[in-house]
Amino acid sequence: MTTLPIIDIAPFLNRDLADESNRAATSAALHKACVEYGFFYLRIEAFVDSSEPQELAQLARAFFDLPQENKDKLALKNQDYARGYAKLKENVTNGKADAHEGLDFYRPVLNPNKKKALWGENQWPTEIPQFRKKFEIWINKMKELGMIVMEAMSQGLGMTQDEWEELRAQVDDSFWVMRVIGYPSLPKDHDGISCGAHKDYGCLTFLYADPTPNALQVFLDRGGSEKGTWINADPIPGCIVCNIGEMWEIWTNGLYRSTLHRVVHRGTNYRVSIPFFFEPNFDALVKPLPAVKRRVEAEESLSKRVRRPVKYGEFLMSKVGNNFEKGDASGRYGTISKL
Ligand SMILES: O=C(O)CCC(=O)C(=O)O
Ligand SMILES: [Fe+2]
Repeated sequence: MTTLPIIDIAPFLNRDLADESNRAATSAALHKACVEYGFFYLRIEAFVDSSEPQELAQLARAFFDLPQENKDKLALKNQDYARGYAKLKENVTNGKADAHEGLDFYRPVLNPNKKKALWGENQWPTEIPQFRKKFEIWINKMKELGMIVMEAMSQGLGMTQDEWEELRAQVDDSFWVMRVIGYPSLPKDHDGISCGAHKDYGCLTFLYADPTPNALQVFLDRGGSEKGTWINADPIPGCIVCNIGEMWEIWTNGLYRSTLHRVVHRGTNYRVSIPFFFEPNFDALVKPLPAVKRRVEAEESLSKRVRRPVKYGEFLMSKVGNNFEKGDASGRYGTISKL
């Protein structure tokens, strides 16, 4: 049974010279995981105490436990159809309603304007004391972690310091997204797919999920003739699940894979997950990296296909802006069909 690799980020949390070889091992492991799976576990216990996301999951539960009318007060339509609360089945993936409810937050913008796609204001629940404060602490930590993992990945790709600085300037003001998702138990006749198969859009997804087993599944297709298999990515204490989004496919001309995943929740409990999407800056021009070109030229076996550059904000608008025009939340952030 294949399981995803576990990679410890601890060596990148300090500048200790003695940790140089551990840093190289972490970077090499990230590189391998991104080529082979596009998914891995990131051990972050040296960075955050596990009680922190556990507390966030409790706050999330307290929100989802509120009467429906209280939750509906934060409806997406109050803002830009991207920020706020989407009730059960409001989100659609692959033409099918997802069996989850969720609360989405985006990087705040200067001069918010709810008549403009993605440019509204976040809607925080006021009934749950501490909700905003604790989640804002988490957002700051995940942004910091994003920069740390990006630097580690740049080393795994053999980038020079100048090249890393150029990449860093594309992600140092991340247009991040955080989703707080609740998955109720499903009726007996439901196929169990609570969130349809999709790839994530952007750069890095950091997922904290409660301990519910057999829920998140990752599609493994090793380029063979057979159809591929779904494997479980059950939570591991001290780790988050990390996957790479489509921007990494562009930066690496497809050397790194953005992998399909889905949620199948057949349990009787109410599952909570909190994905944080660490994305490029809104204005970033994402294009194949010189370090990847070097690698592709040096290695006969690598694909020579070159990806078209995209402006991250335009790419995102082309996905989410569509929901805005339709005035609905179908196929929101992260779950547009890619099949
Ligand atoms: O809830 C999960 O485990 C995954 C959610 C997800 O893949 C997403 O929101 O993009
Ligand atoms: Fe996802």
